[in-house]
Amino acid sequence: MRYGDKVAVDGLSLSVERDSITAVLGPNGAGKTTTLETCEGYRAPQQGTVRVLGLDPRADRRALLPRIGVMLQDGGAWSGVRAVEMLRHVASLHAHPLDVGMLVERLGLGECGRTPYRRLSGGQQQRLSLAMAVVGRPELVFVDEPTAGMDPQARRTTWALLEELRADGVTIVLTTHYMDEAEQLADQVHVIDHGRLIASGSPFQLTRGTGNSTIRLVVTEPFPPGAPDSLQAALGPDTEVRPVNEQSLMISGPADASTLATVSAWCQQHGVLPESLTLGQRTLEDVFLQLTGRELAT
Ligand SMILES: Nc1ncnc2c1ncn2[C@@H]1O[C@H](COP(=O)(O)OP(=O)(O)OP(=O)(O)O)[C@@H](O)[C@H]1O
Repeated sequence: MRYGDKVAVDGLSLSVERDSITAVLGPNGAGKTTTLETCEGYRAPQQGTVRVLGLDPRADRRALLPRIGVMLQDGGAWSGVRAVEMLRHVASLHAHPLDVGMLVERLGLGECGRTPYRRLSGGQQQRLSLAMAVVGRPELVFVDEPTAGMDPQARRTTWALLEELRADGVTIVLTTHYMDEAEQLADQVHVIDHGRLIASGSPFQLTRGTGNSTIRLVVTEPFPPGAPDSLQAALGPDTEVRPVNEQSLMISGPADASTLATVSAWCQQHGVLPESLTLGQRTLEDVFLQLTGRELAT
């Protein structure tokens, strides 16, 4: 998919299992929204093929629409309509909607039910949009950045609802640039960057499947020139050293006593004072950093 000369989605190939939560994870501008909009039928693919529940999202739109739910990034409700009225209206368009009162309760929208959409906070608008996407009991829901701008409690509420929907047999495809969201929720993660797929797997496969761990070294002053290469040479080929920023490095590989001893000795030899040396399982953030050399910062 291109916008003028800009390639937004570049030969992306991925599939989604039924009854699962799939996260399309990537930084801003990676092509997540374009991918979702193509699956939702809002954009025609300029090349390639999209099938949703076995149907063509554009040619079979009428057949598909009652079976899918879409949560748009910018809401999708009329600005003057009260939150609960909007949800009741959307529910009335479906043959077998979920109970509106239950959804309002589940998503903590009770207190703002009579508030016009435009006066809701960003997080409340997000939760209403999610409710609108799922109230029709879709088989498949596309949710674009479901918890962007939400406070921690609203995020947990939203995650819990998405997990309940999956347990009820709803297939969920979500985009996110929050690693913790993907790790917490997703059965399958597709990591994309610059419109390309750079890794796929369960969070477990992506973070722990290799058996490797991660050591993060943060130092009190910027590293001397050439530090990553020199530490890499000291550690040998079984580990991979990646600069994170001028005072932080990530080391992937066997996190054993010998690696830690080598890192400490290297710090001593180079007059570098560690501020922290943390050992842990790889996170999706580490995976992204390892694959791209960049942090998945938002
Ligand atoms: N309508 C448009 N016209 C021109 N360029 C666009 C348009 N929509 C998206 N782009 C560009 O295409 C690329 C992919 O955008 P897209 O919105 O799909 O990414 P994203 O991963 O969803 O990003 P975000 O997390 O910021 O929503 C970006 O470089 C973006 O600037």
